[in-house]
Amino acid sequence: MPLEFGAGIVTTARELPVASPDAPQAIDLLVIPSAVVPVEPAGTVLTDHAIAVDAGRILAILPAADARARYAARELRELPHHVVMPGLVNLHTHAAMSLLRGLADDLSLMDWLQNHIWPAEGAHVSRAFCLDGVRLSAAEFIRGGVTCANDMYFFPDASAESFSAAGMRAVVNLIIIDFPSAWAAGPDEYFAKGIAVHDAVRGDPLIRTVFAPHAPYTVSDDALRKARAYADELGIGIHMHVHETAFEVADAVEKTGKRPWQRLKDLGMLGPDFIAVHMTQLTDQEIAEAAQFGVHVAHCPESNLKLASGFCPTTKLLAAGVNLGIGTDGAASNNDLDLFGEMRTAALIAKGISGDAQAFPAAKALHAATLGGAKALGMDGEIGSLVAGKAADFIAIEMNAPHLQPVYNVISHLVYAAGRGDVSDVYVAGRPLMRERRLTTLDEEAVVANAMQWRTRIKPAP
Ligand SMILES: CSC[C@H]1O[C@@H](n2cnc3c(O)ncnc32)[C@H](O)[C@@H]1O
Ligand SMILES: [Zn+2]
Repeated sequence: MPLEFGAGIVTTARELPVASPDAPQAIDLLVIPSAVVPVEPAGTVLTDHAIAVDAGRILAILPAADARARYAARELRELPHHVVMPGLVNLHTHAAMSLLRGLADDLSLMDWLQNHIWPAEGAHVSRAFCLDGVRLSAAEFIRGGVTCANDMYFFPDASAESFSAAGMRAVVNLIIIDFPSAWAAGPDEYFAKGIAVHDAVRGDPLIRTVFAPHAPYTVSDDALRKARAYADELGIGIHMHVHETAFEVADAVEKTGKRPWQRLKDLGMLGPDFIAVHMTQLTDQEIAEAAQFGVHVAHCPESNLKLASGFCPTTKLLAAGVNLGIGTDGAASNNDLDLFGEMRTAALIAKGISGDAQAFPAAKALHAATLGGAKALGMDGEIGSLVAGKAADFIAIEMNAPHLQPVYNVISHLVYAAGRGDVSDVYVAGRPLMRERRLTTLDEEAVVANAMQWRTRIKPAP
């Protein structure tokens, strides 16, 4: 029996291009769910609608009866118990770090990084580590409805390879950091190898690049200026941890007399291609400047909570007009890659901090986890919402579980009641990566067995 959607749901029949009614048009895929949440226009829930997909793109979203008459689909997916929505965009992660999950917990950022994570990375990070770690994370992402990840880590070539093998969309980061690693010996090599990765993935429909100077406290002025210059030359963005903790800001003020934000501003780093991650320490003036520069903020509430880093002032940022996306950060600080959980935490924590139950409402959280992330990556013309012409990156959420019934408001359920375990199907560019909860591109058993082997090599610090 199809799902019953009660009152309070916005149902909008939309005028979208459809094929001639005379001759059924052959297409790749027709998906007929119980409801479609396209994310734009905001608040829309379409019942009795179908999504027509051809050549990896959304051809049309139209009333189901019309779709059945107009299209001859090579595959028909009837999903009478499901809501279909855009795939989630994880705006900030370190995918390979899933191999370090649980290595060091209950520590502040600098203790965690300097005494546990950086030593472990120094000893173990290699191309093989990154290939295996990203494959493990890709399996977790796909199971959790994430179709696109913005991934900051060493060996971006390996990251691109593993995301591609999984069929996911990814923005691999050309990392810049002042210390040597297995990936590069120093700034010149970080730039040279990063640009080589950019050249190698150019033309790949699913893989893009951004520059990623790690953080203000690990990247020199000279390297920051170069990152800005190369980003402009290559036409790609910049993604950076900024104002993650009060210590970061105080330490910079003590050493340089400037807050990191001011330094980034003075160096000409800020602009509409800049994604600032964390941003827990912001004055009202910095919030206004973030809006003026068109900077995007990657909000990582659970990593911020676990490392006790502080609270990103999302309510003020949204009110100022700053575009927000949501990230999990790495599994070594979160400790999962669950963007459904993160979306819920983002909505709840904003209310708790502001004392305003209307802060960060469900529709805004859903927007941040989809279209907001896509916009930050400069990909909102391609992904982030279900609109004719965009790529067919969508997920199906099974709604007939006890914790999801009855349904008064679909968007409320997606944010406050559903979880990643409710994701049943995941498509990227019209290709199924998970069908009825079975991964189609990854051998999950092999991926997990491989991850277990890393545990035998990596020893937590005493
Ligand atoms: C040079 S690749 C990325 C680099 O970032 C480290 N990292 C992971 N999580 C965080 C975080 O929350 N703040 C700062 N740095 C972080 C990771 O271990 C890699 O070394
Ligand atoms: Zn991070």
